[in-house]
Amino acid sequence: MFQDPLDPNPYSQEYAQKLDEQDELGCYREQFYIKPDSIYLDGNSLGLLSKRAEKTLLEILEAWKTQGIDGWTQGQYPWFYLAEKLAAMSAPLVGASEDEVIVTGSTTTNLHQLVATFYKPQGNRTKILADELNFPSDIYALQSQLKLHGYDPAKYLVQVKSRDGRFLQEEDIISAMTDEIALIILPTVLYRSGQLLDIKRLTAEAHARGILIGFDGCHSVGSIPHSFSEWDVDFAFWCNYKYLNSGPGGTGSLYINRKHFGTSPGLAGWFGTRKDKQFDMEHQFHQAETAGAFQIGTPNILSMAPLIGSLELFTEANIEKLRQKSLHITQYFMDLIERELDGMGFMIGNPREDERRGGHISLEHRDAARICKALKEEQHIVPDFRAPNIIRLEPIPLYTTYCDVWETVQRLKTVMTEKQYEKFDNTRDVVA
Ligand SMILES: Cc1ncc(COP(=O)(O)O)c(C=O)c1O
Ligand SMILES: Nc1c(O)cccc1C(=O)C[C@H](N)C(=O)O
Repeated sequence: MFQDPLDPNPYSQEYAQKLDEQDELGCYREQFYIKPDSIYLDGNSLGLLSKRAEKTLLEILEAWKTQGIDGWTQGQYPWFYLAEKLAAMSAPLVGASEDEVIVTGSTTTNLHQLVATFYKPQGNRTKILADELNFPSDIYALQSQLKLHGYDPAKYLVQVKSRDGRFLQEEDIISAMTDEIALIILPTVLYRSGQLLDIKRLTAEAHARGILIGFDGCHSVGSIPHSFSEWDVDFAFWCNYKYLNSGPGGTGSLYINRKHFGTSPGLAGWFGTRKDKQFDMEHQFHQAETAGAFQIGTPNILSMAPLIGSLELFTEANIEKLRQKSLHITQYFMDLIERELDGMGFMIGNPREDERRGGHISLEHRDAARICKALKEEQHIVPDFRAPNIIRLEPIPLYTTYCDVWETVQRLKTVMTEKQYEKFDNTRDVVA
């Protein structure tokens, strides 16, 4: 716990208030719609709506209302260039130049596009390397891509094992980079345990063995600064509806290292062509010379509109500062949990070192599912549950206060001491 020499009790509510007073990002909270009397700790599954995101969505609706088809080229945000405009705004979050990013598709469809593009089995190099802890959608996508090539996923998808069910060891991943591997897909941050992988090291090791490597950045983009270009990552893909608060099902994004510009997209479509050629309507594909080449069809403009306002907030707040607060407030959270919930069966299942953890706390408990239900129903706190035993708690630097965190730990203590969780089944809800 960070000690303030003037305050002997860093576990007090007054101390939390003091931290809030000193928080230079505190001004952003009023930008968000937060249900009164509730504490929202699920921004790593669905980020909350901001007034800025609402405004840009309404502006785009207005353009549709008043301009019809001309909205593609006129108005404040001409739709024809919106994917590129949003890419330019997102590029600093991933450490890329603006032409290396494009806002398009969804996480899973972008992964399909990238594997269709970069998985080129040749000779002995036929396998894809992933891990056994990644989000299921990624694994389904990889399995189906292998099947499209006529390969049995049981043999050709190599999934690095976790030694403890929580974390991956970089050494184990590196040992699995054999001369049979054609492509590697890994998460930046693991969705359950919140482990942040060493992206730079893994990329260098993959390249030293002649293997291409791409990352799923769903649980890090908007939470952690990245240097994809400097680290020489080949490609990456992520969603914008978690940390980036673009709304349910909001359009995803992808990054293509500029050394791959000109590689033919595995799945081509007319929005992947050069903008000046697109409406020539030729049957010859004039590929865009940017990451834009990996778009397929018409962008879903209404699902991109909130991201304009949302990214403005990130530009103003600065991702380095957001990460600093995230590390600080999660450390504070862990310290309070250890002190206040000692002996109640909890175990912190995320890495402790700053350089190895993402933005969420992964709190394990054998009654996790019903503790989550009690937190929500009895205490108006929104966490999420991930099977078999994880309570994910995510303080979002733009809108979570230190007092929220302090209050959460107190209410969690009440759930346990008053056995409120016993009113519920220890099974997950439909959308957990
Ligand atoms: C790590 C990760 N990969 C993939 C997905 C799937 O994303 P989508 O449903 O937007 O394709 C998610 C979230 O749902 C995720 O957290
Ligand atoms: N994509 C989601 C959805 O469509 C419904 C509910 C939650 C989600 C999520 O994004 C879950 C998230 N990927 C996770 O880390 O578990």
